[in-house]
Amino acid sequence: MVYQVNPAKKISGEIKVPGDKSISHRSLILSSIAEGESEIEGLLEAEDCLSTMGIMRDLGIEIEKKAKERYTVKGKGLDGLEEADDVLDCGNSGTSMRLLAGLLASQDFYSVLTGDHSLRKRPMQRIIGPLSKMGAEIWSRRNGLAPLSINGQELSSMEYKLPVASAQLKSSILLASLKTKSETVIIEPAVSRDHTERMLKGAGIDLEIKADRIILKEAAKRKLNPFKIKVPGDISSAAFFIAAGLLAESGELLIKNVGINETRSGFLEVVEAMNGNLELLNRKEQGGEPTADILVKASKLKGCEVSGEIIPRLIDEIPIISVMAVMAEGKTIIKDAEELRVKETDRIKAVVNEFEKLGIEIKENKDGMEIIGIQTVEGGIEVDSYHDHRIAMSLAVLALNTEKGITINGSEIISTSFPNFKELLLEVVK
Ligand SMILES: O=C(O)C1=C[C@@H](OP(=O)(O)O)[C@@H](O)[C@H](O)C1
Ligand SMILES: C=C(OP(=O)(O)O)C(=O)O
Repeated sequence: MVYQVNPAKKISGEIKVPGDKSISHRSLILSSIAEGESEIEGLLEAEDCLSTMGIMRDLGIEIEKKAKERYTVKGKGLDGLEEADDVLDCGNSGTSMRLLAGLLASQDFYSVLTGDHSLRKRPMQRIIGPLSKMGAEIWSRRNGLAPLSINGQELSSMEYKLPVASAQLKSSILLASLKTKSETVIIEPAVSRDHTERMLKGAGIDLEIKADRIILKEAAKRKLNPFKIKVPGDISSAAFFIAAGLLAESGELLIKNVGINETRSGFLEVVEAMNGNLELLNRKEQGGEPTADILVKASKLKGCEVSGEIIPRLIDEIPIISVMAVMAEGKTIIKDAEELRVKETDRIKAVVNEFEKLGIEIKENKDGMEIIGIQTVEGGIEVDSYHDHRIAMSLAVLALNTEKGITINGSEIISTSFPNFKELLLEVVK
């Protein structure tokens, strides 16, 4: 689908972004294995989470839609899932595949997980390795790529040091460990989003966090209590609007009720380092997560370095940070971000290629990129989404700051995480 985005000088208004994608996936999975009925409000109704929902239904869980973004899930406990009679399709969603592989590895039945063309190219050896160490029978006949065949069975606990700071990997191991009896210890090389830990604790699981260690305590039998959750707005989706508001020549934009969990909100620290004018108002706690309304004002940004421990806390926001860098004064250096190469597409390559098409000066490095602002971008050409929602939305925000606008091909992929992105963008462009 072709998407034409025209330049805009003023961004203003008040908006609400859809529910957090990571928390929505986890709400569906954990409520399915809780003992009794859970209620989810504000669930992200985007392709990725609908894939997880479809799979939980295929596994015998009753999930009922009560109203827009409101669902009840009749959890059947840790032993209540049933073998599906077909392969389980994760679509474009890495989170679905990695978390569910962990869950299914300990279920007493056979499952096959597959996904779309992009997901079937993403590395799954990172979960196959540790899950196999726990005794899982999980195979890929395609060199660590999906489809994955899982012959579920009893697993044993372990102590495991993650080779990459990945929340999907740690969550996969945590889910696989729920039915083991002894202690599981996961050691993180750097902090990554902790939604799984928060939600497991909230559902009554005995989990201890000690410095870089996550300890699932020894238990005769573990069980999850059903829960009610209001999913906060997704900071990764809000980031596109924060960038649009900061880069505009004028205007004030209020984004209501966004999750600001600090294991996830490194983007806000980068905005501060770039001199962005942003205020966090009305701070609260919702669904076990800190939230705030974010007030964004047009700003004069300056370049900065983004590297080290902050990377896992803003990994999905790097494409939009690169857009901000084009319009910021001075150089922006992004380092230690090789993980970007194994997302929905190689996000370093995609940003570099499409920026170069637009005449933007950018240097590609193995683990990131370097961008010198302030660049005038003429636009008036067609660019590609690379079948990656975050690339498509980043290019849309860049288009607002060009002279002639940009045409983005393959924009239908935006519905992976943010189905009403285009409507919201039209609403704030003045
Ligand atoms: O756990 C999650 O919900 C996610 C973790 C991150 O992936 P990694 O765990 O591969 O870093 C992130 O990129 C993805 O969008 C969502
Ligand atoms: C990488 C992403 O998601 P996933 O890994 O779930 O496909 C993303 O949403 O940017």
